[in-house]
Amino acid sequence: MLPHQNHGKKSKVLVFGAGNFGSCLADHLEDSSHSVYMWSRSGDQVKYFNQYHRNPEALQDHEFAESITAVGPEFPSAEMVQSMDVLLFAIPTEGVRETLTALKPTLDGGRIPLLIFVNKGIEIKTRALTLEIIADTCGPEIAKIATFLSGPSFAKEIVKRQPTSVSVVSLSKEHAQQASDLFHQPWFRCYTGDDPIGVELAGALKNVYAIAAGMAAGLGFENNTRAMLITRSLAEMTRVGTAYGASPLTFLTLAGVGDLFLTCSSSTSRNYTVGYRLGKGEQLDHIIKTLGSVAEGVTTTKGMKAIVDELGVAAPIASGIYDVLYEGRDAEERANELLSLPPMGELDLSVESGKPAKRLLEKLGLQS
Ligand SMILES: NC(=O)c1ccc[n+]([C@@H]2O[C@H](COP(=O)([O-])OP(=O)(O)OC[C@H]3O[C@@H](n4cnc5c(N)ncnc54)[C@H](O)[C@@H]3O)[C@@H](O)[C@H]2O)c1
Ligand SMILES: O=P(O)(O)OC[C@H](O)CO
Repeated sequence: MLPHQNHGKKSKVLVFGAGNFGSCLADHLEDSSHSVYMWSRSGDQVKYFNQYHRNPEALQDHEFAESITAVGPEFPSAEMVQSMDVLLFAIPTEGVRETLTALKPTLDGGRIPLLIFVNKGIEIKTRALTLEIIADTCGPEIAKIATFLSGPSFAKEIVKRQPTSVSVVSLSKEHAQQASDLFHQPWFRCYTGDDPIGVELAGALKNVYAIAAGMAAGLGFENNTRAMLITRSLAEMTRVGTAYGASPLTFLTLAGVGDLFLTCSSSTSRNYTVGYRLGKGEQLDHIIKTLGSVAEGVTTTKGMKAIVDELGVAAPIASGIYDVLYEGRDAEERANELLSLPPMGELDLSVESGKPAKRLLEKLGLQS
């Protein structure tokens, strides 16, 4: 294990979401001597956490520091929110709009804390990225300074202080740097950047490809096939992202290929596990009910399909996953169809106009 290191200013942090990643990051930040509060919608979970310093719903083997305080189930008050330096959101994408709508009145007229988002998904109903959800609920000025942390980062390994590196991005370089400084530890390194659209798309899309990789393993395909699938998934996510208006280089970062590689090659990934169990013949409803935590790829597949159809981009792997999850197609049959497609040019990148990103940047009042 690497040595503990305190780095920079000590902050007061409120984490929204007390699941695997929220409690993991609460633990990580407490270890850097920040003052950490964690909000949960479950009164029972709050009581249990504060009494036993264990999370009954996630990372059950881990003992948390006594100084982390769980709060809830009531939504944090304006007074509490205003006393924070940092608000960290570790809730599934489908819950972000609701949470930010409740939060907005507590921010009005006050100082805006540093906002950090770690969810990886696309909202089903609107196909929105989180950047757009923030603009819709809190306004473009807040969206422009929001920060996003993404990359190969299993909560289960971070609590064991396994060396981990992630991308931390924002449209505001200064805010990306602040978020990076907050998390910095010798075992946890942050690489900053300014393509939140690309980073968000990469984090969301890799979940769909992790389902594909798990499904391939469940169907009995071995290493050669997985390597092919990861490589073609990288090409596909880059094609979709470029057509959306993101930088193609973002897909070569930790948030892109780094996270894709991680989740497509490990059964620790919930998305991989969903795919594996589908490949073994289990029903999706049953898998979701028994998984115990969120697999964002399941909902993101719907949003991604809509985006891909709108852009007219070739995304055969993601379309195959959509057919199995939502069109009742047999996994093995659909996999064999994919394998019999004629190969396309290996580095075919779309030269589409990047309209969705332009629309979003216009909403934020920025020239694209
Ligand atoms: N677990 C990981 O290793 C990991 C790593 C990186 C990123 N992420 C991302 O972080 C996000 C959260 O993942 P997780 O693993 O913590 O999931 P989880 O299922 O373990 O926990 C989710 C938490 O959010 C809460 N929640 C759900 N809906 C909510 C809503 N509408 N309002 C408020 N709270 C709500 C749940 O009660 C729970 O406390 C996901 O987008 C995931 O992709 C997870
Ligand atoms: O367990 P998964 O599939 O949600 O993956 C968790 C993280 O996104 C890994 O970086």
